[in-house]
Amino acid sequence: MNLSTTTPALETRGLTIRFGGHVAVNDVSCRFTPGTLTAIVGPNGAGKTTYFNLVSGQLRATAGQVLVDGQDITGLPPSARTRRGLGRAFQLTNLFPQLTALENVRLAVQSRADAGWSLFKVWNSRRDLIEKAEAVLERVRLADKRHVAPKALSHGDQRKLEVALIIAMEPKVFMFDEPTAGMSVDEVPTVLELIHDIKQRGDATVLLVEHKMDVVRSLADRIIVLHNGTLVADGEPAEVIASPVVQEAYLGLEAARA
Ligand SMILES: Nc1ncnc2c1ncn2[C@@H]1O[C@H](COP(=O)(O)OP(=O)(O)OP(=O)(O)O)[C@@H](O)[C@H]1O
Repeated sequence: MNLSTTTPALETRGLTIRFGGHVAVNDVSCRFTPGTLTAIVGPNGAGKTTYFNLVSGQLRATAGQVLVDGQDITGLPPSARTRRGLGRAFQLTNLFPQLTALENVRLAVQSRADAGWSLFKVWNSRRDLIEKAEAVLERVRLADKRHVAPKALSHGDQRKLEVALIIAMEPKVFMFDEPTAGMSVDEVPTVLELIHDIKQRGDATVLLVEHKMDVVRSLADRIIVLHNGTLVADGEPAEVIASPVVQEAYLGLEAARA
């Protein structure tokens, strides 16, 4: 397949943001193709989360563009970007704490239905919405917790619920920022399997910010490396991990910390 002729699901061109004199993301141009899971790595403060915030619209770029399916969405607010197919894993603060896990997922399913084919109101019957939400909870292995409020869930189950919400919204581009952060060792595999499953089904484009190199190795088709806001490496995992710039900029620091 000639990737250069495939319209990327997501592209950034010269994406830049300055905070005062500090350039947190510096001229990052990158294309993300459907069916590919790209890990974004780099040391603390490299600009990974800021890059995500620029893509999802939480931050406005100082310069550069964000394109979804070839269309410029740089001027759009986060909600409009979501409707164009950008899905960023929710943080718990985005959930309705007084509602159950099932009701939260149902709202996510409904938002997708409302944004989708207005001619087909099939999902707008309450039963259909609930059935779909239940299927999503089943998929993330939270079916038995469907009547529990998010704040009463364990930390690991809360992260699974975040994955359920993004699955329910059926985005073209899935964005995960350290999805296993703070999880216990035995909870990590479930979330990794879920992300692997998202990648295997259909032609989702997945972006994953992740510090743990074993997670990156097991999931990524491609790694890009940010360092001081600049994209310094981009390629197949084995090649990128072995490159001197990564050994020095990232893995070297990890080794030094260990
Ligand atoms: N709103 C802001 N105002 C000022 N500086 C900011 C702001 N957001 C981020 N920065 C700075 O931008 C740089 C990049 O931060 P960012 O959080 O994107 O790094 P990161 O690669 O995600 O780091 P980590 O791995 O620690 O999460 C840091 O120097 C940070 O202090």
